[in-house]
Amino acid sequence: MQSSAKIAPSRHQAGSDIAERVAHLDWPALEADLDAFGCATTGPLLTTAECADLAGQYKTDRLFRSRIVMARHGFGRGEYKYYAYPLPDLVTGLRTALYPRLAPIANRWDVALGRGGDYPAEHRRFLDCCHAAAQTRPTPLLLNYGAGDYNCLHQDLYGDLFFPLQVAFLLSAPDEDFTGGAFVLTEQRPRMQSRAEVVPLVQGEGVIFAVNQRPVTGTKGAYRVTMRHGVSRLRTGHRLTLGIIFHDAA
Ligand SMILES: O=C(O)CCC(=O)C(=O)O
Ligand SMILES: [Fe+2]
Repeated sequence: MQSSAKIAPSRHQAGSDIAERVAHLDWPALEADLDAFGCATTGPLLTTAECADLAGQYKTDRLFRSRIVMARHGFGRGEYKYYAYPLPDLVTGLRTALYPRLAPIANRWDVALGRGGDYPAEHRRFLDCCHAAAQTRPTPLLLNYGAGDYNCLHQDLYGDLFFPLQVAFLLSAPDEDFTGGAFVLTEQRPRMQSRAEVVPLVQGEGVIFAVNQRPVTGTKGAYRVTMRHGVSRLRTGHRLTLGIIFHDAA
């Protein structure tokens, strides 16, 4: 009794406080970067304590629905675990607070790519669409890399229905906890050579990026580029990431 009474208020605060922090981000600047580069960084958004808490969850198997050893699938080297529902409050808080900021950008991109642009304004409604399309399994995940590990370039698509932006938070401290292990994006442009972007992150910082395609305005109108993301080889140490994907999986 006593311990649950103590835990409940702090859990509640975790969710509402993160909403406030997300609201205070410079959204016009983030949107401009997303349009220009297909990615944008939040600056440190999670506290060191929150990063440690999330990273510490990796060993608690009951919080997760599955564990993927990347080398077994040709995905790279290292491992990750998908959270089970109910998600930890901070993970739900991030999904809920980030989604409505990104939905207008997603809709604008969708229209520019010649599609409907009908992502709902609230994450709960979008999840209803996923669940109605038999995509019911949660996709937020923790990724865990040691020295020599890496994550091959990929796209996190888990069914026909997807939200075109996702966010990854670095939970470890670069240079202190690990070296190497850069977050990398590539952009494949029609009839042109691919472009790479390395995104330096500090502990607790998020990178918002395009899941699969984004519109680019060229001299002859908008064209679509295909994006992939991954992580370069860790040279030393240990690196954990929280991945916030907004669509659920089939
Ligand atoms: O570990 C990383 O930075 C990459 C994370 C990732 O692939 C994801 O969040 O989908
Ligand atoms: Fe990913």
